[in-house]
Amino acid sequence: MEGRVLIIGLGLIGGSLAMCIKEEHPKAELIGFDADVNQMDIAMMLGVIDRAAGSIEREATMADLIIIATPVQTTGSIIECLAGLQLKKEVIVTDTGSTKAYISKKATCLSEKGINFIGGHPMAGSHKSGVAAAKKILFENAFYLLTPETVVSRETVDRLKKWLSGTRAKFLDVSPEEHDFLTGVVSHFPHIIAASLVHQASRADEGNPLINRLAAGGFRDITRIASSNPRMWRDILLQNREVLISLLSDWQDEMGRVKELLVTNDRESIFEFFDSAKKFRDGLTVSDKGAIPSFYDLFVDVPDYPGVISEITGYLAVEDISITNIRIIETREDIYGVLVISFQTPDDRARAKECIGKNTDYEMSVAE
Ligand SMILES: NC(=O)C1=CN([C@@H]2O[C@H](COP(=O)(O)OP(=O)(O)OC[C@H]3O[C@@H](n4cnc5c(N)ncnc54)[C@H](O)[C@@H]3O)[C@@H](O)[C@H]2O)C=CC1
Ligand SMILES: O=C(O)C(=O)Cc1ccc(O)cc1
Repeated sequence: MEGRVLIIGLGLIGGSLAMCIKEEHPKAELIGFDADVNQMDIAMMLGVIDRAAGSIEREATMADLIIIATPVQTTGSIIECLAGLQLKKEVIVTDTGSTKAYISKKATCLSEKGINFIGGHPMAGSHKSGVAAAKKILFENAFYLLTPETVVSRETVDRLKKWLSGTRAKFLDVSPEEHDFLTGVVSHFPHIIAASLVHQASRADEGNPLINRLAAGGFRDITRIASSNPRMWRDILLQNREVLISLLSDWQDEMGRVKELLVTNDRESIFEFFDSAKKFRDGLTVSDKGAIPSFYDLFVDVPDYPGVISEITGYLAVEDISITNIRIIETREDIYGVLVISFQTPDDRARAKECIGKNTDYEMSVAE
């Protein structure tokens, strides 16, 4: 497609979307605006945008597509600013915010003026921020939730999907309220829990510094998202307050029940607590990059020395086996580490296991 695309907020998500659009629609002109001039400079340096905008007001009136990828609280003010401008009649305005009910209400000022607003939320990302962390493949196979108002025509929604087709994401239409409930459960609430687990460990650490050194493995996995941008998550929580307050009440009840099981030494129910969670977790779809990423992990027990990653990736490269991610979990300090290599398919993982087995005597296992 051809036309002018204005991206407001050139961080992780705005930058990644810019890359996807450029790849799929090379003739489109990508213009970026960010309140932080550094982000615009980096975006230009990395070739993420064609040019930096002097102001929203100047560029928005000439744009065919406007994507707002700022923190959700700011998105509301930008929508208000856009509603005061003489935008093109056929322009589509969309956003990427992690909440939708508040933003959709704000956007009625655009629909009242006949401007097409379609709320959007690519359900993939990372705990990193900023355009330097942007990636073209960030949204591949992820769900991309859209919350079009009924006044927006099917043709317009399809036009937006075409603009965004380079994300290789799976589009799904939901209502803004349904969106906030679903993401409250699978995304926003887990961030609260991850942060509170870290707070608990940090309090324990005050009396026992060994906590810091031992907090590896499972603790690190479950709390990775606690390293996310605090400002972004403050804004998300404040916009999805009601859903999260209700989920917190359910959680408190659940913790009360678990405490009771411990107080009463109820072996059977404690087993059942873990067993039913395992069954539900194991049954979650892994073919979609939704709540659980669709990666097939191979665990390799390796000596923890600097060249080990290149050694293993070298063997895999010779046999042309692609990997999607690689990392070391240091479970036994200084001696051994577990190298976790992720593959896109079970077949790639099986080939990799055979290949590494041929070249080394490292122990390997897979997580089903
Ligand atoms: N980080 C993630 O994994 C995901 C984030 N989102 C949502 O996408 C949006 C953007 O998130 P990220 O890219 O991660 O954040 P980010 O922090 O990487 O980027 C946001 C950018 O917006 C800019 N900004 C702030 N106020 C502005 C203003 N008034 N005008 C212009 N630019 C302004 C900031 O300078 C920053 O560069 C948020 O609404 C977030 O909820 C959605 C999916 C995933
Ligand atoms: O890092 C992670 O796993 C995330 O949780 C990424 C993320 C953050 C915000 C969203 O609205 C959607 C996805």
